[in-house]
Amino acid sequence: MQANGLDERTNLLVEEYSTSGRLDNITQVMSIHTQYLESFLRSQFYMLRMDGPLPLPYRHYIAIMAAARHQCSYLINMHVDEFLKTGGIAEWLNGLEYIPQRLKNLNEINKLLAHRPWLITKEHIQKLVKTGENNWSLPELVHAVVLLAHYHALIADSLSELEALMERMKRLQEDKEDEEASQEEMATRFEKEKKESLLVISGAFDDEIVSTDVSRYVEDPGFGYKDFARRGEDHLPTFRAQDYTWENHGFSLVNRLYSDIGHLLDEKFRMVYNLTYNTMATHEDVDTTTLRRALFNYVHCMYGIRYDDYDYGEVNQLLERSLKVYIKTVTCYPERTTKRMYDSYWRQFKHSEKVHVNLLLMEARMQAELLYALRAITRHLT
Ligand SMILES: CC(C)C[C@H](N)C(=O)O
Repeated sequence: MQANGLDERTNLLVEEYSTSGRLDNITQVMSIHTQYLESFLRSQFYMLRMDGPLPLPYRHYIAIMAAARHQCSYLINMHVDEFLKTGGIAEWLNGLEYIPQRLKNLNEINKLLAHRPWLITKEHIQKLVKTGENNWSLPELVHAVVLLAHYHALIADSLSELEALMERMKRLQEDKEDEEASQEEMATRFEKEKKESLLVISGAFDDEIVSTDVSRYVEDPGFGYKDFARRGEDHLPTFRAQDYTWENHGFSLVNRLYSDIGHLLDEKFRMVYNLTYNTMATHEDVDTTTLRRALFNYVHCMYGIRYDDYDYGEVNQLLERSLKVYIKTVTCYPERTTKRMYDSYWRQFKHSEKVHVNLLLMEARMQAELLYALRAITRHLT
């Protein structure tokens, strides 16, 4: 690593350590990508520690509830600590039965957001904002939703084909100039990819044993990303991205209700989307746009989100099966991720490049959750 790259990294870590009093594993792993880490920490700091609609202990309790959905005891312990430090009531840590009704009311949206955000409707929003003394104001609700999405996405616990892959990327870039698929053909390709993504089976099955340290914060623990394949169903509704985009709709709504968070998230999404070192393992000066875009769009595809102008045939050509299994696991069932899965794809790539993949997956998922929640809030308002 270059000397000034190292300096920058050290400075950032020192700063984070002195403002939050710790350097968690996640920050350390992310520090390989300094620019990204900076924008990640900025938005996290804002939602956890700066002035905002929700009181500090609430924020940490919400982080706990989010982390518990994916059984991440690491994040839970961290926020239990912070919850107490910021003046939270210790009794709440006995579990969901001990918290105020108002906070309890978040269980439903936490669950849907985490596993099946496409089921969120304006009725869910209405229920939260219109329940008399236990109601949530819209700014509070947006703050809560942002925290939930942030912590759902963060929970990825673990830590050739190369030439062929690069060849396919090159071909795709060239082909694009001369071949234009029809609208119907493009739509079919998305549906095909979406349907197949439902059939990708992730790691273990759900008879995992969950400790009470975690389960006390979870309502309806059996609720997960819907395994369409196992139930012989294949219907995941399609969300047309151009009808409700982050740039044109989500961003301004979130910014209006919880000032500045829109900018911070927007910067983070852009940062990760555009992040590139123009490398592929040992090769330099490679344009990796198609590959990075395929990773991002594949996550949205698993959540039913479709971009009209994107050809999902590219996903099919660039992402091999073991990578798809990894993506699905990290995105939908992060608690099942294993080191073995992480090692099984892209064997020739550098560790930092695989961390890069994880950052893309994480931000794509966070954005997908937010799109569904914000669309429901917009519908509630109109
Ligand atoms: C995810 C990786 C393939 C990204 C690549 N190393 C780049 O710098 O663009």
